[in-house]
Amino acid sequence: MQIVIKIGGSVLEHLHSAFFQECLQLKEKGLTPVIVHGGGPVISQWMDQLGFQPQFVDGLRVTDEQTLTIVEMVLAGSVNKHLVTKFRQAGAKAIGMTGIDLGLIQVEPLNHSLGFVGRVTHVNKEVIQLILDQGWIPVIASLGVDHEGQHYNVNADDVASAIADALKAKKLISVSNVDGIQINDQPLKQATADEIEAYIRTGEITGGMIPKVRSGLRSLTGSVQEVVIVNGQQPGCLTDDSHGTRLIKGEVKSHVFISHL
Ligand SMILES: Nc1ncnc2c1ncn2[C@@H]1O[C@H](COP(=O)(O)OP(=O)(O)O)[C@@H](O)[C@H]1O
Ligand SMILES: CC(=O)N[C@@H](CCC(=O)OP(=O)(O)O)C(=O)O
Repeated sequence: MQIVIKIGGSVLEHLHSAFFQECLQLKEKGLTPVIVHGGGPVISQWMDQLGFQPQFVDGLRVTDEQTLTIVEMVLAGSVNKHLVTKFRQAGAKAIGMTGIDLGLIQVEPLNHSLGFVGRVTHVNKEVIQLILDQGWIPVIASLGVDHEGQHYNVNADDVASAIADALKAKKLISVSNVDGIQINDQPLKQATADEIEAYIRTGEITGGMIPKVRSGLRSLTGSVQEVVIVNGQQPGCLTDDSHGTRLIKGEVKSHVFISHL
């Protein structure tokens, strides 16, 4: 059984010291990790340094040609290789790639007003399967390619959920810098689609949390059984089921906070 672990740019530099070992320990539970990563804050830092102003709509970066070049340099060049090294230092046979390599992530434009931002239309899951068959761990940067060879910037949570869906993964864990969804400064233990849409409407879920929760819910409508948002700064975030916010399909008591359980 596969488990897709998405590592957010928000937490890249702050992952707890045993994080990469914990990823490998999942194999002992019969879960084979597939890693997807973003790097939003690093992209924004480089844009600032190069004199460009990052712009977002509902947590998605408006991506013109120059922005796309920076996104590719940061995700494929810098962040991907940083993570591959971390996994290798933990003893994993990690291989870095992007959604462009071997046409792994096929996309079409999400919305022309966002520029080169892709919506995933197809995942060439055979590519991932070949890597897993070697006993290697794929570390995938969130870029995609269309049928004409044009490259696109894709939100990393969208890539993770599309891969989880294509692989029929058991679980998707989105690793971020917060203890899951916070409402009134309290972490939610679980949240349904209806509750999440209401929190987005009232402005209690904003920014990068919007694509994260929406893509997570989307993969639950497929064959993924479990979607959890956890804080990568906390030891046990991958191995201990009590961490973070679990997204669920069905109805639950609303406003179930961790501290109230
Ligand atoms: N209700 C919420 N609960 C938790 N975080 C939220 C919420 N609304 C917005 N956020 C923001 O979403 C961020 C996580 O999304 P993002 O910055 O894209 O992270 P990542 O790089 O890990 O994908 C949090 O750091 C927080 O600032
Ligand atoms: C279209 C879009 O917004 N793409 C993201 C890709 C990186 C990403 O998703 O990074 P996080 O995981 O850190 O959020 C971006 O440009 O920031």
